[in-house]
Amino acid sequence: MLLCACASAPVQQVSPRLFSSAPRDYSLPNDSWSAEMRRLYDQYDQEPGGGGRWKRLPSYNRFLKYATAGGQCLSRLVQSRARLFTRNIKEPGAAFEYAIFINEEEKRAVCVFQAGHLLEGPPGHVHGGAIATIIDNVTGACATYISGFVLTANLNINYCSPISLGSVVLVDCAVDRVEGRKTWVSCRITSADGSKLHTEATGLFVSVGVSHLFTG
Ligand SMILES: CCCCCCCCCC(=O)SCCNC(=O)CCNC(=O)[C@H](O)C(C)(C)COP(=O)(O)OP(=O)(O)OC[C@H]1O[C@@H](n2cnc3c(N)ncnc32)[C@H](O)[C@@H]1OP(=O)(O)O
Repeated sequence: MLLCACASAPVQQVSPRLFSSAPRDYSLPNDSWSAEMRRLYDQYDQEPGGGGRWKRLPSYNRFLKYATAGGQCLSRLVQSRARLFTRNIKEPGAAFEYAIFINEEEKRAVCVFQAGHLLEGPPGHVHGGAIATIIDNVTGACATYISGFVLTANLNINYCSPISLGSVVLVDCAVDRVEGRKTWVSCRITSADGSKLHTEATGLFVSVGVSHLFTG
């Protein structure tokens, strides 16, 4: 970023983040990511900004980060202290590190997920509720992308093998069918190389109007 206080002052080169009010995009790589996490991310982020098959979803700490009403940010008007469950810990690598990629043509979403040490359930392994959370998030994003605003009506999960803390896994979802307001999504979590099945799930999402999101 180039800053120039007045015409006669020297132009100063500063860090882009120093004076930037742009919200942090949590889906971008950071130093906590392992080489495996970065490799998988790069694999799906083949053509950033281009016409590639996979499109990375930016991820902020509020779902309604940019939505406005009457010129005001909804994220400031509605429960201003609220934070998205998966993005409420600032320390990189401590909890949910993930990036979601959408393939609209195939109605699929994949998520590269590195589980941090704050997600412990059984010793050294990821809590089942944290696994359910990432599944809800990725299947929900997949359903939202295809069907618009939805809420999770039903989630069924089979935990097949534990996920080690710090490991990187792939969350692979697909929309199976859409009927009226209902969207069914299936999901598998595997090891990064696909050889080990950790979790299988199915979810039903029901389309709702925006007002239902606020009033329930
Ligand atoms: C891009 C980033 C995206 C990030 C994604 C984040 C994902 C996070 C998603 C969530 O965590 S959402 C929070 C958890 N979910 C909720 O709090 C939802 C609470 N439940 C509700 O608000 C309502 O029950 C619901 C909107 C799901 C449905 O109520 P409605 O009154 O709108 O619908 P209705 O009851 O008429 O049902 C519509 C259809 O769905 C069916 N249905 C509803 N709930 C069902 C259920 N639980 N099981 C099976 N079918 C169900 C229902 O039978 C019916 O089928 P038919 O059209 O064939 O008659």
